[in-house]
Amino acid sequence: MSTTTQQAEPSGPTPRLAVLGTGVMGETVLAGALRAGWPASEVVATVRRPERGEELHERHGVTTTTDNGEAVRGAGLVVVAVKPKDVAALLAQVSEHLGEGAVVVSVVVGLTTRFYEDRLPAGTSVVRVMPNTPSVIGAGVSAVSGGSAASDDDVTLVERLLGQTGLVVRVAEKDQDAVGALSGSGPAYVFYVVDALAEAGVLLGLTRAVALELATATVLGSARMLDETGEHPVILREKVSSPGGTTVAALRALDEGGVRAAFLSALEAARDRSQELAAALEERS
Ligand SMILES: NC(=O)C1=CN([C@@H]2O[C@H](COP(=O)(O)OP(=O)(O)OC[C@H]3O[C@@H](n4cnc5c(N)ncnc54)[C@H](O)[C@@H]3O)[C@@H](O)[C@H]2O)C=CC1
Ligand SMILES: O=C(O)[C@@H]1CCC=N1
Repeated sequence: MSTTTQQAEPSGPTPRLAVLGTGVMGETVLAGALRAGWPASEVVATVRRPERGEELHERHGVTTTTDNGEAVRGAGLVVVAVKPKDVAALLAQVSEHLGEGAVVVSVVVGLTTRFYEDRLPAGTSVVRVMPNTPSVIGAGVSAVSGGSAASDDDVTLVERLLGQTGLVVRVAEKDQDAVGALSGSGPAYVFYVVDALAEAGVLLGLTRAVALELATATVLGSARMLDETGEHPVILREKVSSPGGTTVAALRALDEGGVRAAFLSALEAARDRSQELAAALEERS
């Protein structure tokens, strides 16, 4: 996987931004754009329910509408953040309203830039992104790949859009399903592990509150240690494991439980599901 890490760059031109489908990830990208310097007056978000639009307007000061066609008119950046099954119908609604030179950004798992190019005017620039939910606190990671008509400037613009959501990494599009399986879904695995650690603490007699606090602080500290020392996880794991001590006994139990193999199977399952979803939607529309 080829990667280039981008630094956050808050200044620069901010073409009008339309976010189509403003649920969990749409709102995360929208909030990141505002932090990156997009003025709220230059951001429009689309919703299915007007009450959700009012909530977004109150929280972020952006314009909202239920009309996707209206939202993309005059927009230089158009973020698609609906579920995969809703994308084809959405593209049919907006295709004729898309301005020349607009860059379409997909955060949708599985769907290729080709899926968009086949349904939008010839030559439309499409950039595929796989973000994750810690982006909401500026601690996410997003992988970006340009489609066949996306210029380097287009991809750079998308990197600027995401610059305040955390790390932004460029990857080849063929790797996006693997990225989705690792970092896209990854927060769910980490929350699962934290919950399991806390549950185990309760089994050993700790209160739920203390067990959860210890589990969260341990994951946070370990992640920061990996990041700040640059050491390989195996080296750091060995530093915890005293000869004949408690940690090795615990790690043996994890190995006997097949935890490592389960992670390998889990990522394969997520990757396969991503490809299945896309193949089914290609066939249907
Ligand atoms: N939640 C996550 O951790 C991640 C999600 N994604 C991708 O982000 C996309 C959105 O996922 P979530 O935000 O989690 O789902 P969500 O269900 O929270 O948001 C989707 C939103 O789109 C709206 N919507 C659907 N059709 C619409 C239409 N025609 N016009 C306007 N609004 C419409 C829905 O009402 C909903 O609010 C998915 O394609 C997913 O693959 C990608 C990476 C991580
Ligand atoms: O579960 C999903 O389909 C989305 C894509 C990556 C994370 N959440």
